[in-house]
Amino acid sequence: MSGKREDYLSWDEYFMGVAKLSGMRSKDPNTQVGCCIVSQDNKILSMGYNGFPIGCSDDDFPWAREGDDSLETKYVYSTHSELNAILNYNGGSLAGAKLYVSLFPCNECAKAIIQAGIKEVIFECDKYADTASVVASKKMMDASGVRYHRYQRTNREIQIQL
Ligand SMILES: O=c1ccn([C@H]2C[C@H](O)[C@@H](COP(=O)(O)O)O2)c(=O)[nH]1
Ligand SMILES: [Zn+2]
Repeated sequence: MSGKREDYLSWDEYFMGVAKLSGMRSKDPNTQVGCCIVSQDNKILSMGYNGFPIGCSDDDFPWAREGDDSLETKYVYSTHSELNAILNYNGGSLAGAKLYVSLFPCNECAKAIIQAGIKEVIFECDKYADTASVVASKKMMDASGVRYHRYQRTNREIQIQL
């Protein structure tokens, strides 16, 4: 055996894999979202997943999607994976970074992405593409010069024993 391994993960597989692994920490019963922010020279800067803010118990706050009162739903409490990843970074500037995420960012995350100076978004799923939130998100990213494209699945399966 003299040459290098050939079946190593590509950069995109690696970073989307890390984003999805991070999403597995989410307690959301319906949609788990994971995010991984990467520098231009392919160094992981931060990660995040969707969940409630510190001090807001996963067991006490609601995970429901619907309720008579919006206060009974998760939407008013959950912090999105992208915002968590941006807030988790304490190394200075994210200007020029790339963001891998398992779900297309909503309009609120798009605002944070743009303001943080992130320049590229690589997403996997776009299941809310028809919502005003995602349409607005794309409008803002287009206007601000944030590029976005879908992750090209390789269908590689990885197994990790934990
Ligand atoms: O940009 C986004 C958009 C949504 N999320 C999170 C917020 C929620 O926890 C789920 C969506 O739940 P549904 O039951 O599919 O409505 O996704 C996010 O992290 N980032
Ligand atoms: Zn969001």
